[in-house]
Amino acid sequence: MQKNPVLQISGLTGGYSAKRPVLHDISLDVQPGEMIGLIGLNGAGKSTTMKHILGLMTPQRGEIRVNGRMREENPEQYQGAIAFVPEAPELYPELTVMEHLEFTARAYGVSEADFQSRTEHLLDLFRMRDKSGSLSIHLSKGMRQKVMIMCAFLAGPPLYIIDEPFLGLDPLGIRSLLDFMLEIKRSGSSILLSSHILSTIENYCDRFIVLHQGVVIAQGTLDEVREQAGKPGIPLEDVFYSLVQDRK
Ligand SMILES: Nc1ncnc2c1ncn2[C@@H]1O[C@H](COP(=O)(O)OP(=O)(O)OP(=O)(O)O)[C@@H](O)[C@H]1O
Repeated sequence: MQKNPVLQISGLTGGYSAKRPVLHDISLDVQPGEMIGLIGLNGAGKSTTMKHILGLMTPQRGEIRVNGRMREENPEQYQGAIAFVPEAPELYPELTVMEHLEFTARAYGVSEADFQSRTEHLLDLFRMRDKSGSLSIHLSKGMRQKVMIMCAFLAGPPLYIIDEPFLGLDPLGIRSLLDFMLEIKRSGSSILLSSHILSTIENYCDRFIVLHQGVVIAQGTLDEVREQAGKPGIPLEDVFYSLVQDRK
């Protein structure tokens, strides 16, 4: 095991009210260059975990560290190390695709040279070049999702938090996104993504964290979670089904 995780969560208990926590004593880490799949049924606590990581919610117990530092130590540095792609696209209706990219580049302090090269690559990869001058209100749902994804990738931070990225993307968009996530990994950045499309992420994620009713019930490589479920050699979807069925 490596020593300096990009993200380290220890004993996190949290949620929307102190009386009824949604997350119970969650511990996990994400190492540099790793892609981790956070999986769980509707309401398992995936988005709530992400909101805690992003600093939108405060832990009731436990701590969250990004590059070894808690958010309170240096909120700007902490936030600058993370790019988030939410489940539902949130864009400025009066800005064009290119203006969103420029705005993100300024917010993250991306150099002009990096901006040019990354933008060129992303517009081609996601086949959005002919839409670069379009206002976001004139884009389709999948195209708006692509803008969110391109903005996150443009920022080039060490840690990506990606909530259900495949929803609304066409098959080519999904393939482009998966290919690009592999590029990100190769560059040394890390990705924590949630998805219900287990067959899609099965062969891409290095490890999986299975969340059930706010508790981590299994985590590890595909083989390790198979072992924890007592189901060697079966697809991730069946492993997942077996793990949550046992705990209904
Ligand atoms: N704003 C909120 N206020 C109060 N409770 C909430 C709020 N958002 C979510 N919850 C509750 O927190 C629990 C975890 O929800 P969360 O959104 O984290 O699940 P999820 O795993 O992301 O689910 P999904 O797969 O449906 O996106 C659920 O019981 C949900 O009802």
